[in-house]
Amino acid sequence: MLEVHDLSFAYKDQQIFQHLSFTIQDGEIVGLVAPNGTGKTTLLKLLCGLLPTGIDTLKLNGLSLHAKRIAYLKQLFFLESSNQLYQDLTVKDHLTYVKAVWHSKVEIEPVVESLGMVGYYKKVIKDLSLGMKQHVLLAMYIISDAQTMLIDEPLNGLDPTSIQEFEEVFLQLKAKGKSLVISSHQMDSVGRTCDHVFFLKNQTLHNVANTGQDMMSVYNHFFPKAGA
Ligand SMILES: Nc1ncnc2c1ncn2[C@@H]1O[C@H](COP(=O)(O)OP(=O)(O)OP(=O)(O)O)[C@@H](O)[C@H]1O
Repeated sequence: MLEVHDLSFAYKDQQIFQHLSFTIQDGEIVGLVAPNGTGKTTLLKLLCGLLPTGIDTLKLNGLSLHAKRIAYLKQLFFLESSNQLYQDLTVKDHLTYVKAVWHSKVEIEPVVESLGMVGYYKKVIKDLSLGMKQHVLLAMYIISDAQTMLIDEPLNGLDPTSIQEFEEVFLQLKAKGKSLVISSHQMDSVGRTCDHVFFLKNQTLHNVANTGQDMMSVYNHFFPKAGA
């Protein structure tokens, strides 16, 4: 369980969040939704200690980020984007590295096969398309076997079949008890996969349970078009 208590953050004089508090249970998928530049990536970075937070702000399964930083981070996987993959290393290198560092028991080959990555498993990252790199990122998440996964716009650049595959993977991870926080602009996908959606607005967070409602309408409620 991820517990966030009274989280505030500003970049110099730009306040991004004020007094956020929320909990994410094991086996829950939470969507992070907001217009460009609101703070989705910033929130993910805060949750994994890449940006500073208060002493008692973050706890993962009872472990405080401040008091038990290494133990906290071992339970979590986050890679901001496929731009951060090593250009001159292969897909295999990345997956082998993650398996070793996270001491994971997840076998690499079945993941590569199930995600349709066999054809480019031995290629270097710089020779892959955006969609292929998104697959590499997802494979890294699966192989990490981390309890909590923070995933930033995973569906960017994916074809419709791949979007369906990714959604299936998210639901499989949820069924294994993983917690996923997924930032996304794709409201139909958010509606199909998320248990809760955090709409970020005015430096705070509106927690909406997914009861099967049309998430695009909820989005328009929080973020009406100019002149509407
Ligand atoms: N390192 C930084 N230094 C200063 N300001 C930053 C920094 N990173 C982000 N910002 C600002 O913080 C705000 C939130 O940015 P963030 O990247 O978290 O938004 P986002 O919701 O993820 O956007 P997008 O949907 O476009 O990816 C923006 O106004 C951005 O300019």
